[in-house]
Amino acid sequence: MHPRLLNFNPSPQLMESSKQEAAADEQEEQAAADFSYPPLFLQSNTNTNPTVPDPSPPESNTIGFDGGAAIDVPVFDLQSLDLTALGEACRDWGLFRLINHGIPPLVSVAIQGQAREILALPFDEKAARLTRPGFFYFWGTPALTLKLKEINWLEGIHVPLGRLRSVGSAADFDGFEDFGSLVDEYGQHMARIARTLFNAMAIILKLDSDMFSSYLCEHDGTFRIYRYPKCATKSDYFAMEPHTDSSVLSIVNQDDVGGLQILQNGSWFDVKPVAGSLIINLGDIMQAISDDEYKSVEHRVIVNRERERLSLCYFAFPAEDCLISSSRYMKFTYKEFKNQVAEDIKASGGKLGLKRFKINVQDEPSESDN
Ligand SMILES: O=C(O)CCC(=O)C(=O)O
Ligand SMILES: [Fe+2]
Repeated sequence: MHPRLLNFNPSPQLMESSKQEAAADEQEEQAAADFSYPPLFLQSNTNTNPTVPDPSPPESNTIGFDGGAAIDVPVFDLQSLDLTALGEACRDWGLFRLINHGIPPLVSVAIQGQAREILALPFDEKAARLTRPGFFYFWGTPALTLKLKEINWLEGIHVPLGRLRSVGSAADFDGFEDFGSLVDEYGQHMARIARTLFNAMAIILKLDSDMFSSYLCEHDGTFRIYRYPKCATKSDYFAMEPHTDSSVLSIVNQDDVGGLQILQNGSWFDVKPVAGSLIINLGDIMQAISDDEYKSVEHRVIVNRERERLSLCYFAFPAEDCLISSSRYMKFTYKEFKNQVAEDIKASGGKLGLKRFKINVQDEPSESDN
């Protein structure tokens, strides 16, 4: 140590002023702290509360904050779908960008604005208020009531759209009276887009006409608003861990922050936000319906140190009792699939998905085995 420091004897005034500085620092930190965050996330961003234990980080993942290389995904215009190119994108990517989708920009902006306000309410308040018949609050896991093995750095509002419609104004809550009708309006656009895209895919796949309706219940889809909090001190968490969706198809409307990645040929790539466009990804049910011709793409969301991210996501499913029948999978109803996914998450903290139903599963390497 430097000899001057060895002899250093701070004066009482100096000690007092450094105490004041420390108190000011703490105040600043508290002010920067966002008390709308679930306490665990708040701690990561401020480190002021040592009594809250660190969540255990994912076992073998040091994923870092940095994005991967960006990838240009295929782009489709909903007003003039090119069926040949669409079939190729579903087969080679399982994901594409959609433009000219007809959602009035003001509807998206209004939902995003209100969602930000709702999610910015103090944690306890929003958790207590978002238990209306139509809206449910969740954090730490996108599987709603099921605990994943690892914490996912997210929170959000879960809306079963069919239920929202049936409860009507009972879903309204103070200060956000038109939120329910906005979500309903957005949901109608989602249903229209999902139906248009699914019909196009069904034509390409030459599905029987009765499958057009039973394989997609677009008005009973699920809508989720995700807020991905900043994650200042931890780089070893996923905002949402790698997964495939259980849907027929999913529609993601992301803000300008970025963080969504897809697995393509064994590497992870950023799917950059492009204002006004939507990301469509195919889910497990579409892969089964297409007999593995189309792919349920593996994707994830990485955390961001400086900026929160907001995304509006819609998931379309078949009717619960709809029998999915194909040559590569055992016959299963959508309800059986859903229950099996829930059972697997309960037992192991993770989803096994389609593998559970595959005939001769050992012959087929999955993309994540690469
Ligand atoms: O927020 C996103 O961009 C993706 C969300 C997602 O993958 C999901 O909810 O399954
Ligand atoms: Fe997903």
